[in-house]
Amino acid sequence: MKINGTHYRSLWWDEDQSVLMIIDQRWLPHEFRIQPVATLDEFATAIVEMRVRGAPLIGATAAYGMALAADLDPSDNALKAAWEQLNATRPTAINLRWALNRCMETLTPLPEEDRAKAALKLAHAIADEDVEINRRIGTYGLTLIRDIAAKKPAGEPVRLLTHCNAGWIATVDWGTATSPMYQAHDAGIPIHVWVDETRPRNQGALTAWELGSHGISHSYITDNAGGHLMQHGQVDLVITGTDRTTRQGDVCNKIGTYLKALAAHDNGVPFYVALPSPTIDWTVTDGVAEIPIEDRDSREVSHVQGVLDGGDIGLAQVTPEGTNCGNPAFDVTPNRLVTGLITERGICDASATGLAALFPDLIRKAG
Ligand SMILES: CSC[C@@H](O)[C@@H](O)C(=O)COP(=O)(O)O
Repeated sequence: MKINGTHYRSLWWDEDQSVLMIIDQRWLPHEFRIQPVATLDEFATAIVEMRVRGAPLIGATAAYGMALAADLDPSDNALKAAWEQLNATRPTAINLRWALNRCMETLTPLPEEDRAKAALKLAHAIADEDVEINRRIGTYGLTLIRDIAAKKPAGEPVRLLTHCNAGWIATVDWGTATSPMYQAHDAGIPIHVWVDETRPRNQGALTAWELGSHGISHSYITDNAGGHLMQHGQVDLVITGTDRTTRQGDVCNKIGTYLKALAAHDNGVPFYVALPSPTIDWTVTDGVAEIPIEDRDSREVSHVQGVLDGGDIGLAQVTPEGTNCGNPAFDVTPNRLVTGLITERGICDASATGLAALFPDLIRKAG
């Protein structure tokens, strides 16, 4: 999407330097910094430190990491070591393992001398496919927004609520949850987006930055405001992203998503999840019982990052010194609370049969 009129993807390959370039998201929305990722350790660090973040973007980054690994040493042992190092970076978003496994399946049958070229080609393909998947999710999600708009007096905005950042910078482009919003706005449908702050890392600020750059009306709200807004009829539709969705449609996403789904259910507000197929974990059935939840540094809870009065970016401590903090980074919304899944092949029920009807080929492949 565009920043000040220039189109960017959230990562791209620099042909001249033969290196991956990323937008370092630690500094957004306050500073736009681009950086190269040139070693395997830098790839791992970029994912661990959330310089790149969001399930689809983590997957695409890992694919470029495997391309670098294959260039440095294309042997089976070296590729396996790179797989291990990258797979250990973040435990919840399944796109990481999906991309790493796809690289291994493609590269290991090839002669070693062909692997580097094939790995880079595959990384480009994974990045391009992500863009197309998200564009398609947007066209299906747009139909939901259009239907709601059709029942409203002309000019009255469709009010959406989203949690975390499932926007273009969490993917290669378009975003998942935001893609329908961009496409609705571009189609001239008036929308207003309630953007959850999403403590502790405030990914909502990234969403606000994205929507603002695209001219979409939005309000940044505290994480606890959504239920109140729903009770007062001010939310027409919730759309979130997901880091891993099970074969029966349980949705793991940023911590706090479950509470939004409960509030939506209690108030009869449709709760949809934008789901690219690489985010489906066909090996997992019960999300609450089986999905590993990342436990992050307590400093993300005890401190908040922002722009200080002098203009520098800095940290402020919000808790008493020495306070014990807990920081589970994701939660699971059981399928019974999810109205539907917006995928690149259409919208389906959050159920085993719904997903099986859209993705029979992927189920067969997963065994
Ligand atoms: C299209 S991104 C979908 C999810 O990855 C997103 O909602 C999310 O939870 C991101 O978590 P993060 O910890 O910022 O990587």
